[in-house]
Formats: sequence, C-alpha cells, structure tokens
Amino acid sequence: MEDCGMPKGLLQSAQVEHYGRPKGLLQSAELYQYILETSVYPREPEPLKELRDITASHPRASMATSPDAGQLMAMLLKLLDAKKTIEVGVFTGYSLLLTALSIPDDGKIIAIDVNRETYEIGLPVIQKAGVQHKIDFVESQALPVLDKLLEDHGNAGSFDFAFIDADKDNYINYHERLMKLLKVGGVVVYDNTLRRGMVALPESAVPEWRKQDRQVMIELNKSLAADPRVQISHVPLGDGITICRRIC
Ligand SMILES: C[S@@+](CC[C@H](N)C(=O)[O-])C[C@H]1O[C@@H](n2cnc3c(N)ncnc32)[C@H](O)[C@@H]1O
Ligand SMILES: O=c1cc(-c2ccc(O)cc2)oc2c(O)c(O)ccc12
Repeated sequence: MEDCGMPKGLLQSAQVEHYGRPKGLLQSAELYQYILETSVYPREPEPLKELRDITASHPRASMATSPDAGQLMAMLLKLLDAKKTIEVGVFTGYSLLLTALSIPDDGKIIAIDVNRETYEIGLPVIQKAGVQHKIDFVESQALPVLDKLLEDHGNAGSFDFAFIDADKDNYINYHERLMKLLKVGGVVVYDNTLRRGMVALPESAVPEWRKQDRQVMIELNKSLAADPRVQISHVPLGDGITICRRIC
C-alpha cells in the first residue's frame, strides 16, 4: 500500500485499512480493529452504517469521521442532552447524521461546509432516517457564518455542542468564536488533533509537505492546553480528538 508520506514507524503501528488509508493511533492495527469490531460496528445505528458504506467509494473517503470517535461524540451529545449544535466540516455527513440521531426531535444543527455536493451524497440517508428537519445546512466558509451568528446576541452562550472537522489552520479562530457561542458547560470537539501521531515526531521525521499541518496542530494543542476557559481531554480515538468543555 502507498504510505502517503507517512513516517514508517507510525505507518507500522497505525496501519489499518480503512477505506484505503491507515487509521487509528493505537499500538497495533489489530487492537484498533478489535475495538471497531467488538464495540463500535455492532452498536452503530443502521443509517450510519449505510452512510459509511456509501462514503467508502468516494475518492476522499478517509476524510469521514472515524466511527470510534463518532461513538464517543454520540455519548457526549446524550450526556449533555444537547439540543442546539454547530458542525463545521460536513463532507458526506457521517458526524452530522450521528449528531442528528443523538439530539431530540426539536434539536437543531447548524451545519457548515464550503461544499454542498458532498453533503448531498449523504442527504438521502439523512432523509430516510427522518432527521433532516433538525439540520440547517449552510454552504459557506465557516468563519463568516460563526461571526454572523455572533451578531445576533441571542446566540451568544446558547449552543450546547460543536464539532469542528474542517480547515485545521482555522481551528484557533473557530475556538475564539465558540468560546462566545457555547453556553458555560457546553462542549466543543476538535478532530485530527494528533495528526496521525505527527505532533509527537521531531520535525525532521515529517515529510516536507506535512510540516505545516503538524505545526498548526502543535500550536492549537498548546493553546487549548493553556486556555483557562476550558476543561480539556485529549483522546487518542480516530485521528485524535480534543474535547473542550467551556467552564467560564
Ligand atoms: C474532514 S472533512 C469533514 C468530515 C465530516 N465531519 C464527516 O464526518 O464525514 C472536512 C470538510 O471541511 C470542509 N471545509 C474545508 N474548509 C472549510 C471552511 N473554511 N469552511 C467550511 N467548510 C470547510 C470540506 O469541504 C470538507 O467537506
Ligand atoms: O485528508 C484529510 C484532509 C482534511 C482536510 C484538509 C484541508 C481542509 O481544508 C479540510 C480538511 O481533513 C481530514 C480529516 O479531517 C480526516 O479525519 C482525515 C483526513 C483528512
């Protein structure tokens, strides 16, 4: 298999065929597969499985949220009793559908993506699952949409949950907006915060074209760890997720 520029040591430890690309950060591919097959796939709602299968044939299928990270997000949404949520980075809608299935019937998701075409790939599954009425899809760059939301003062401190899975170099900007939009006690989850383990490698071990990606995530991780406005947990599920609970 082509290694897509991934450093060799990491590839060996993270190599699980997942739509043609390695996924998972655990000590072995077998362990990751064990978790998926034992605890994740058997409990995955049928519409999510269908959407995952449809997405598998997309050339960029590896962008979809990992089902193990998704399972934790579904639990967080239930624990929070989340009703009003934001998603930045929809792609074909795996994380969007899991959110829509987890919130109550009168819950709402503002789902933002620059690309409506990929959202429309998953839309028939979302419709069949009977949850489309919970989704307000906005085709746009995310930052101006978040800024627009903040112009309406009724939105400040009103969101229960946000999931950020888009352009990594803007995560820090999204975070500033979310610290105003989320209620105290609300949660934002950032995806890809371990960047396939590259954040922990010396820069010299990282291919040139991935150096900026790695640096952006290192800076974000430092900034979140030092942010007194949030309680955090950095979790090695999927490609690494950071859960931030607004505390003030
Ligand atoms: C990793 S994929 C999202 C995966 C999705 N969460 C899922 O479960 O399938 C990233 C998405 O972010 C979108 N995106 C990239 N930059 C963006 C931006 N500045 N604003 C909004 N969406 C953006 C891309 O079009 C792409 O669909
Ligand atoms: O391979 C990717 C690429 C992205 C990505 C790149 C550039 C953007 O502006 C947005 C997203 O995101 C990914 C991702 O979130 C993931 O879990 C796996 C792969 C990729």
